[in-house]
Amino acid sequence: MSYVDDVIELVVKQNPSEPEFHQAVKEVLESLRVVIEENEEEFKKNALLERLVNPERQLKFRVPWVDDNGQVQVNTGYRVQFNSAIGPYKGGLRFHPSVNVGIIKFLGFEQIFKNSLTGLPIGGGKGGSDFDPKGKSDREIMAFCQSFMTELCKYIGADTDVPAGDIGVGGREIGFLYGQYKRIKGLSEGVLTGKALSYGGSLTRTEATGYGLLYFTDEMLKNNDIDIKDKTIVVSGAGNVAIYAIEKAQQLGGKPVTCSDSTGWIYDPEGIDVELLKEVKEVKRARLTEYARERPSAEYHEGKGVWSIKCDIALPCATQNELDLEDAKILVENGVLAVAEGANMPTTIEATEYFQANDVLFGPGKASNAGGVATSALEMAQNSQRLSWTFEEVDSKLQNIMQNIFHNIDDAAKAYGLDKNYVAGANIAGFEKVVDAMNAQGIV
Ligand SMILES: NC(=O)C1=CN([C@@H]2O[C@H](COP(=O)(O)OP(=O)(O)OC[C@H]3O[C@@H](n4cnc5c(N)ncnc54)[C@H](O)[C@@H]3O)[C@@H](O)[C@H]2O)C=CC1
Ligand SMILES: O=C(O)CCC(=O)C(=O)O
Repeated sequence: MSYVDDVIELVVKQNPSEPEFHQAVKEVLESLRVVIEENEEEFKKNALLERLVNPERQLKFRVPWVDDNGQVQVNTGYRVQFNSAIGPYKGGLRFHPSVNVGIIKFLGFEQIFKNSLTGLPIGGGKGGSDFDPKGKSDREIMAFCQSFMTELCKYIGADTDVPAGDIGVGGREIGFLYGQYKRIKGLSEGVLTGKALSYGGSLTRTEATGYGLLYFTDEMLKNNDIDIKDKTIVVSGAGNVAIYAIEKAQQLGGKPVTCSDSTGWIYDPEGIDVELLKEVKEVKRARLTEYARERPSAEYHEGKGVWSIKCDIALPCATQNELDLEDAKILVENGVLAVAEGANMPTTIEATEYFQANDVLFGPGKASNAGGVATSALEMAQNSQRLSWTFEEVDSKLQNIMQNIFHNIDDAAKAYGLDKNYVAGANIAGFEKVVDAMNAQGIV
């Protein structure tokens, strides 16, 4: 067995019941074979891969809080500080009932390579809780966030670990978390990103992941002689990433016609009304049925189904493993030209391979959704400078970063004779920088 196979087997053995973490590791290590095999003995002697797949530190803690009925509730909090070779741990917090250590580890592992691809000095980490924000009052959300931060604040800081949002964590939650950090530590510092503008946030951070996804997609399409104008685009999700992906897709002349949440999905053949979607999701925090009620051209369907709509471009922006082999077959049959991931690992390995085998351009999340964390790093830079940059300044840096990511992964793929395999290109380019930094710092 090769070194890569040994390490994949070790990960499965040492981390039982963590299928998403196994999946993320397999996907990365499989495409690194070509790099590892060039210098296998050296990598093995330095236990490079064993160090890469083992988090530097893994925190799990109790989060007690009091609900509106006076009942004490107990949730579990996590922070996985995966790899700091390039810079302070950086990555979001997810509040969702499905959260467990394996999910946080898959997200933290992906984050190492994504953050490396941004070209900015940030290491990889991720955290969260099995707390479900759905249906909770603002006071309950605040009570939970304060308790969560009371423990987490011992392990984070502007130069050590800088969390941000992810599923279930937006501006409201970041505000409560920041307030509690400042209260306990007495520090006004850039310890979190995704802050509001009034206390150190960056313009464009709200839009960054969705906009970045479209900057990347547009660059990938242009390099393959495809114009995004008038293309029909199918989007899943209706949260932060999906909303701003839809907005930028429209600005670039594309036509997004779907969105979805955890209970149902919208098909709007006239094109999604993004202002209405913002009103429903960001202001009212309501279901998509509300969108359909207000918009005569929209159809609402229960369950999952956006991938059944004929399209040129598919952008999965909801959650992991939401697009499987059956969905991929339907999309290919309907003539899809390109798929780019807004969410983290939304496409199963089998579906990804099916797209690649059928010449569908495929942008992997660690490259295509890196605009969010890249703009978080720009927020950190502004906080360190005690300055705020304009929307145009941040947006143009974001655009540059996403175009560079595309070209770096394209070059890395070509260097190994894997032209147009952007999955391999992203893993290789992300890995090479992390390995350089790890090697330079000795055995740590
Ligand atoms: N917010 C950010 O800056 C970044 C987010 N991501 C990823 O993008 C994805 C979406 O995150 P956000 O938009 O920030 O979260 P969000 O909480 O704003 O929205 C998530 C959306 O996905 C839907 N969703 C969640 N679970 C679902 C399920 N099981 N089935 C169907 N729909 C489901 C929700 O209803 C919601 O509309 C996640 O995979 C996240 O890790 C990736 C990079 C950065
Ligand atoms: O902005 C950040 O630090 C977090 C972004 C994130 O969680 C992600 O890229 O998946």
